[in-house]
Amino acid sequence: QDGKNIPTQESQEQSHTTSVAGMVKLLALEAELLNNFASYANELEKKLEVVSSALAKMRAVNNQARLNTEEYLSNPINSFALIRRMQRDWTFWQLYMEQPIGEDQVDFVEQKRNQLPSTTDLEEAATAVHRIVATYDLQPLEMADGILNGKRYNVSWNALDTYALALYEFDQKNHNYASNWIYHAIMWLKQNELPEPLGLKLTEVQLVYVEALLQSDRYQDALQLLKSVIASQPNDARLLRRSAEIETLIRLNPNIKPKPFHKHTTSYEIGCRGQYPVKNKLHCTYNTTASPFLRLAPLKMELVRLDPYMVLFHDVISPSEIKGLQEMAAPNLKRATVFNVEQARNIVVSTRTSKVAWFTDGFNELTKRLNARIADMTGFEMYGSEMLQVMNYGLGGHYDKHHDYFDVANDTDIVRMNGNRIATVLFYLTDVEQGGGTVFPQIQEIVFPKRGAAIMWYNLKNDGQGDTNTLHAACPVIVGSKWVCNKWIRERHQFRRRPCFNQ
Ligand SMILES: O=C(O)CCC(=O)C(=O)O
Ligand SMILES: [Fe+2]
Repeated sequence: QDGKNIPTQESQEQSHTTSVAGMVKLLALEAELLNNFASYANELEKKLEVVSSALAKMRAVNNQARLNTEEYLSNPINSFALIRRMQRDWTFWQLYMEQPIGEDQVDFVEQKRNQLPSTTDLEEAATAVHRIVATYDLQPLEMADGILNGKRYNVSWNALDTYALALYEFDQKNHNYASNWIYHAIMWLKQNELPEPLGLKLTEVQLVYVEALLQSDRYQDALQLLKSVIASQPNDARLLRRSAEIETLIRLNPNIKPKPFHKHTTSYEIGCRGQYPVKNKLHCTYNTTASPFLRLAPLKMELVRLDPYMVLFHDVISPSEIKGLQEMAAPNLKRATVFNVEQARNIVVSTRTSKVAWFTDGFNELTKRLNARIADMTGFEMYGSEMLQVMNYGLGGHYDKHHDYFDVANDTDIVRMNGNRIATVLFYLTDVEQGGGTVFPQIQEIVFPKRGAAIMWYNLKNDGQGDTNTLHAACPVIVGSKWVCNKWIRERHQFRRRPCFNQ
């Protein structure tokens, strides 16, 4: 369950993957590194220019001399010059050749190293890609070519990208996914070239493929591939031994079939894919009753369902308010955490990948205005509720299935303070091009982000117990920068407004 805003060591980490807004600075850093690389190229060019022009002159003299050596050397002007330059000049050229090039530029890269994504970042990014592929059942080969859920984008991955994904999946023992990514890497390497220091050996990739195939019990495919590698290096004893081992495996398991690859599709996944059965709309209305203000400015309100009570508001936050929230939040985004009951603190978890900034009710005119609006929308008292949260999701950003209410048995301290989370209000600050829905798998409801809309639902039943049907999740974002703003409303101070709620 989610907790209060207690910053922890882990939440301070950069975690590049987990918010699109947070990744913006990586592009700025990349531009700096490229400028530095250009200076490096410039240094190399300067030296190349010195060497090439000297070389041309020296070669001309030598070529001329060798046309008629005797004649050349019989002239003292020539013979002295030859002795002198060979005694002296090559010492200077040697020293010049030894001089390192672009040391400042090398230092610059070294200096920036701690701002570059870490191995943890890369692992998080690979985890996020896996999440997208698995949740939406995408084809790895299509994805590598920039086809996401049937829509073509004009971008693609190279062999280094898909091989990195393959190694991640291999380590996770997802050998089927690993095989798919490796297959792409091999095809790419056969048609394209990588710059020298990034070189990836085709045979290395093929040998990992052999192992991934074996792990999926595709012995014959593995053997066939290994034999083709051996054909290109017939004297490699290691490969010959491996091929003998695989032949033995085949002899010992003659009837083995490739491990079938089927995954049970969950209600969560069906929801995220937008495949719940279509429901009739209950009704749309203008809310003019929750507060006196609404008689003047009614809210466009759509009843999603009655139990648990859930309503969708349209155009409830304006573009300029959205811009205001994003500008306030962007410099303060920190990795979102989840309250851990055993450790009694907030921790970073892979089940919630986004960045968040929190704002007190009175932080500025905008937060005051939005809190007043939430009170109008819901009829609830804001006093004693949690701060506004502005969240931005990153690569494959999601929030796994959870309830917003606290499990009273475990979290008595938290609940005692201001009561449990009676309701949640979630504003959508952006449209999301693909993915990123808010899904309620128990009751088969999905709400896709719509800029300016907000969803509100009650987390508690009339008796104050948590309503398990409010289980929900933020589906992984496929394409888009998903921004939301949410408010968790607490129960304690509602007695005046909702006198009969706790029966
Ligand atoms: O972003 C979403 O769609 C849901 C977020 C959520 O459930 C939460 O922050 O508690
Ligand atoms: Fe939630």
